[in-house]
Amino acid sequence: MPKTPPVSRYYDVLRDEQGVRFISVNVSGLSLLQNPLLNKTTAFTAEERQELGLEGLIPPHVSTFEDQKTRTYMRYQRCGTDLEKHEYLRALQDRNEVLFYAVLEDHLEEMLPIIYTPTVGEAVKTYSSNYRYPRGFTVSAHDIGRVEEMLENVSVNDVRMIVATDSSAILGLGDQGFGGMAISIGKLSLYTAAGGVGPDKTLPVELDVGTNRQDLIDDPLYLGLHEKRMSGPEYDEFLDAFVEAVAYRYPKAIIQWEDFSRGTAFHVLERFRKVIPSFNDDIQGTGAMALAGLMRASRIKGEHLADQVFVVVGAGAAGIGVAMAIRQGLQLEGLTFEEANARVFVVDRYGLLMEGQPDLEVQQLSFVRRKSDLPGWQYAGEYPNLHEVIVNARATALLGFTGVPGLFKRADIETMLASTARPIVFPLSNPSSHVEAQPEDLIRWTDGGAIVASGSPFPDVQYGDQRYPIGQGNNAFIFPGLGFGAITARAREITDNMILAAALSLAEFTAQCSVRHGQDQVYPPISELRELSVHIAVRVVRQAILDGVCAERKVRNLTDEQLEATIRDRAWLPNYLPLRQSARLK
Ligand SMILES: NC(=O)c1ccc[n+]([C@@H]2O[C@H](COP(=O)([O-])OP(=O)(O)OC[C@H]3O[C@@H](n4cnc5c(N)ncnc54)[C@H](O)[C@@H]3O)[C@@H](O)[C@H]2O)c1
Ligand SMILES: O=C(O)C[C@H](O)C(=O)O
Ligand SMILES: [Mn+2]
Repeated sequence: MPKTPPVSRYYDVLRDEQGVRFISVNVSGLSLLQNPLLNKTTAFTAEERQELGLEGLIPPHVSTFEDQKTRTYMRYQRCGTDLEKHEYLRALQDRNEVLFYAVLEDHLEEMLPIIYTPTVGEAVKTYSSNYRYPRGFTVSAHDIGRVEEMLENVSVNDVRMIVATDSSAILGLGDQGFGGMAISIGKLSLYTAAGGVGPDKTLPVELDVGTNRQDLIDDPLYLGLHEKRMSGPEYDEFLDAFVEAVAYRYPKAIIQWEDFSRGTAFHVLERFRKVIPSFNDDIQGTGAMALAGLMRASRIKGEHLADQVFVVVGAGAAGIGVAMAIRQGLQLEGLTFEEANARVFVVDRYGLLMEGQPDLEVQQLSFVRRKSDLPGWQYAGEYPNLHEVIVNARATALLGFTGVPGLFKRADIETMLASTARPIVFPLSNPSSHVEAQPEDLIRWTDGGAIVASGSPFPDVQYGDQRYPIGQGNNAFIFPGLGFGAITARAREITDNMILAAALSLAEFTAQCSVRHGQDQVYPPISELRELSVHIAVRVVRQAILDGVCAERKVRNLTDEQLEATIRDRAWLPNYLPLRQSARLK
């Protein structure tokens, strides 16, 4: 009897007497072909076909893996639109995960915008109308007493990484109801493709607490609960039940909270971060990503972080997370908390966050200014608006997390040129249609001076006789490595230091990348995502050990080199393993 339960209800991964890994399956025929974690479609060998009851169910020619990849990619290229490409890849993922990841890894740069931002935004919006095949776990407000029982229906037994959303603020698209499931799926695809987490160790989750979108509630084809969102103590109770059930069924799992609106994001993070290893991607992942990019941008200017004056626009989950990370980065350079705070200005829909403003939330309070904090400031209304903040603060770095397209105006950017020849401008809202400024405009308005990064991918900008690469400032540079590191350490908690270690690691990796490519970079190219994640994972494990939260004894005494080798060794790669009938089926 094996000590640990099988990886899945339908199969287990074992080693034979020669030490060769194989998958022992207890399903056959069509049931096997319909399991995307087992299916090899046309690549099943003659022996497998015979042993597993597949003869007659698939075409007679046995394809090589290479031929399968070629066929798949050719078919992909025939899709007319990006959403069709997304749907094609998602269907492939639901049919044959190994092939999906193999093709994705071969074409990561081309396909990332298809499975992730911006196209995933379209997939979210059309989730109900395009629904085809089940994936992940969904639990609704009506199931509160039954989460544990329902989780038993999930066939895999050793989930390590969960991405869960309540869909209240999906990208910059707002409340998307049940469609948010597409984001959980997309993020986890990156955990596998860029982080090396096995697909059978991941679980996308939609926490369906209802929607406040009347158009969805009125749409008979909408697949989520046709009810207003639950809130208050009821909402907490629902999440408590979810977390408790996860901890019971998957004691080694880490939860990434994704796209919770500002009203719940901080509350949920704090409520659970010591209960179950968990982090909020929009607050912490984005904070780490932005800090790394700002460190790099300052360095490119030949300056320090502490030489900049920061304006963060959008005081939601991402904006406040980033403002906090910047403050932390400034403190690392030796500034006191007060000095650091004085260099960060946070603007929301009413203007600069100021005392007496309506709807201020707890996490915003440390950024709130009093009139007396702003001596000599000139502004027309009750609170300084974005432009007035840029002028009065003499901003040198401007970051957008509002989801409001075109919010940064030419006059804002030109004003920054009075304080610096090289303004740092990061319009980081997703998807592309919600970006605060077009990178091309930013380059033009500053005559090539601006250092620009955007949240979704944008092409290089050609201006004059120069090409300006636009870095993609996306938390995808953080979460796969952070998650894999935390899994490897079996971290009991995701500490702030671990997040900071990920940020510093990203900045360091990008600096090395710039040297290798002979060009200043704010973020690495997507093609280096996998390598970056290894780099981050090593630092995260090291920090988990230092912070006393590393439960995995095997990694505690390793050198950095050994740790790196362990991480590389444990990373899942998209290769077929031989399938054999389990003794149970025989
Ligand atoms: N690049 C990345 O990696 C990354 C990561 C996380 C979030 N984001 C993007 O950031 C945006 C916000 O996400 P979030 O999760 O923080 O959402 P959120 O709903 O928590 O916050 C959005 C904030 O923007 C404010 N806002 C709206 N209109 C504004 C305006 N005209 N001026 C100033 N403030 C305004 C809102 O009041 C709110 O506080 C989204 O577009 C999201 O895609 C990007
Ligand atoms: O999903 C992304 O592309 C990044 C981020 O988490 C967001 O909400 O925009
Ligand atoms: Mn997000």
